[in-house]
Amino acid sequence: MIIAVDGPAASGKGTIAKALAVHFALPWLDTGLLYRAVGIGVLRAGGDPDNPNIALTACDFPDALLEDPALRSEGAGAYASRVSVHPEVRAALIERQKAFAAQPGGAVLDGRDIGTVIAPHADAKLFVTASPEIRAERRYRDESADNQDANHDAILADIIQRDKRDSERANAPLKRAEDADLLDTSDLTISAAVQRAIALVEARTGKR
Ligand SMILES: Nc1ncnc2c1ncn2[C@@H]1O[C@H](COP(=O)(O)OP(=O)(O)O)[C@@H](O)[C@H]1O
Ligand SMILES: Nc1ccn([C@@H]2O[C@H](COP(=O)(O)OP(=O)(O)O)[C@@H](O)[C@H]2O)c(=O)n1
Repeated sequence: MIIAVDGPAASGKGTIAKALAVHFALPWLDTGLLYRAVGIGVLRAGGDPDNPNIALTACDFPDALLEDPALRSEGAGAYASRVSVHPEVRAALIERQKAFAAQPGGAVLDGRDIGTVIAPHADAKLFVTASPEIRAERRYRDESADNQDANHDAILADIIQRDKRDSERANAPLKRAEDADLLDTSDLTISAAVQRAIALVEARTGKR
């Protein structure tokens, strides 16, 4: 069984995807980490993320980079969003994601284009959303835990800009697949959001 979970920044898709993976005993891939690794590579090399050739060079990163806590920052997210616009970068990362989805038994993947490009034939698709203000509040809480300079308004502005860039790009934009179930987590606790996600997947697949 393949489960595709897409949605904008801090909507809760990673939390939900991870919980679905545990519930249905499936492996999980956070595809955003791949784009974040490319973004961090460009950032650390002092390169221009809007230059496709420079971004492409950073696609050949060591797996250990995926464990780097620096990937989690909103700054890395912004760079990821800029490098992910380039078709060259998306092409370099696509096979790894498709192979993960195609493994025997299935998988859970979360990102922006899982239900539309990586696994259009997924058995269940969720499009997870929440209001920009609530998403910024969640990210601010995460960032302020280890960064005293975290700035709520800057994070909100960044999230709005990232939503716009991700939704408007020509290649694999962030959008709800026609057959995806919408899950708005704005007014849901984590536990309620996870329960709702499990119920939606059960309804689509008949699997428990
Ligand atoms: N329904 C929810 N209510 C409150 N906080 C949530 C909810 N879902 C996720 N969070 C928290 O918001 C932050 C971002 O969630 P995450 O799942 O990483 O989002 P995404 O993968 O969409 O960026 C995390 O700190 C997470 O614990
Ligand atoms: N499947 C994916 C996943 C992420 N991305 C890009 O990578 C950035 C970071 O993704 P992420 O999922 O780690 O970000 P958050 O939603 O966790 O903030 C996004 O803003 C997208 O631009 C993408 O283009 N396609």
